[in-house]
Amino acid sequence: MKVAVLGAGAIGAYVGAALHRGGTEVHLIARRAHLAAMREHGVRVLSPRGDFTAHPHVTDDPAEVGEVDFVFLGLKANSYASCGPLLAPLLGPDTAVVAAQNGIPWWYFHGLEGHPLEGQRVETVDPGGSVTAVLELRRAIGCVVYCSTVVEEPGVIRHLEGTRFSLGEPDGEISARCKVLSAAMIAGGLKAPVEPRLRDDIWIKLMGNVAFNPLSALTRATMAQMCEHDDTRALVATMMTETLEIARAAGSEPGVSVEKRIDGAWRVGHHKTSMLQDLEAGKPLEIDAIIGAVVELAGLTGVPAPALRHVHAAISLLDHTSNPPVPVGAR
Ligand SMILES: NC(=O)C1=CN([C@@H]2O[C@H](COP(=O)(O)OP(=O)(O)OC[C@H]3O[C@@H](n4cnc5c(N)ncnc54)[C@H](OP(=O)(O)O)[C@@H]3O)[C@@H](O)[C@H]2O)C=CC1
Ligand SMILES: CC(C)(CO)C(=O)C(=O)O
Repeated sequence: MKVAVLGAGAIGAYVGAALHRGGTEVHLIARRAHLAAMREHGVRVLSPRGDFTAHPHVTDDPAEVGEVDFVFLGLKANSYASCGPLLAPLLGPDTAVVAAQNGIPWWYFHGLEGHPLEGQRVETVDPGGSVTAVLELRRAIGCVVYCSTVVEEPGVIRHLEGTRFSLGEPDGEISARCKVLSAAMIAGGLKAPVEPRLRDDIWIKLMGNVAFNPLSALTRATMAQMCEHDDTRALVATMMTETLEIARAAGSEPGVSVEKRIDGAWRVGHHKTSMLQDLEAGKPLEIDAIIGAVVELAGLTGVPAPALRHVHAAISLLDHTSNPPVPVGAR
């Protein structure tokens, strides 16, 4: 089995290193200093479960890799629409694409036979079908990442917690391709259950991201600080309650209460969310999949969701003011 990790950053390099350790042929596609460091020294993983170094093939040129069985997409969701040229050399007729993203995926209403919104495009994450054009729906395997990693320095991945990567087909089939990928991930020391109702997992993870990620960027607070500040905790609870309502209206049943979800987030401690880290690094924020699409689904399902709408407005403006469009001629 041959796997390419496109965008071998914090999550991608961690998964790639684990798969390689488990015996899978892995090719990491990366860039800049991180590419150079991994080429020279391999991927160094620092983890409470034990440090290790893996030496998969590392490149910035997918043509060197050729067709693979699985592409693990470790790019940020806001660069999916533009990854076509990097992806094309990796795709054979049956190559599957597994995206590590948080939030609502571009395939969300695909494979939902009998659902009133089956086939509906989520415009926020697939504007004008630009993502589906690159990431064909038939190739998509869903993945919910219950794991936290950061690139501590080029070539070095700090694994903070969690090893679960829940997998699932959009139509819920426990497919042969999911079972093969799951076995390879398990061989690499990860947990990789194949779920018949992956959308329930998407919402459980998203209840945390939809609230904590934008609020952390707006307030510059850690997870623990947001949980310990009474009014912010109450806002988090309201946003999570609205998200649960939208999930249920869209046909999912996330099996977790708001209080339990907040307590879980509190235990993460003084950790900066990925959105706050991106803001501090001057990178675009992953707003569309994490909150924009949830607001769109609120509209599609008729849920008012005022708190989500207000926070979405504020975080969109913050993204705009901190990452203004580059004027033509200044590139
Ligand atoms: N990290 C985490 O703990 C978790 C992350 N996720 C999700 O996983 C996804 C990835 O996040 P994360 O790993 O943290 O992000 P990273 O920014 O660490 O990883 C993305 C990587 O893709 C690289 N990249 C971007 N464009 C190209 C290109 N053209 N060619 C080669 N490499 C490229 C980036 O390089 P560069 O840095 O130079 O831009 C970076 O190394 C996100 O959707 C996130 O929501 C989900 C759960 C947990
Ligand atoms: C820390 C956490 C769990 C916040 O919801 C996260 O997933 C992120 O930073 O993106």
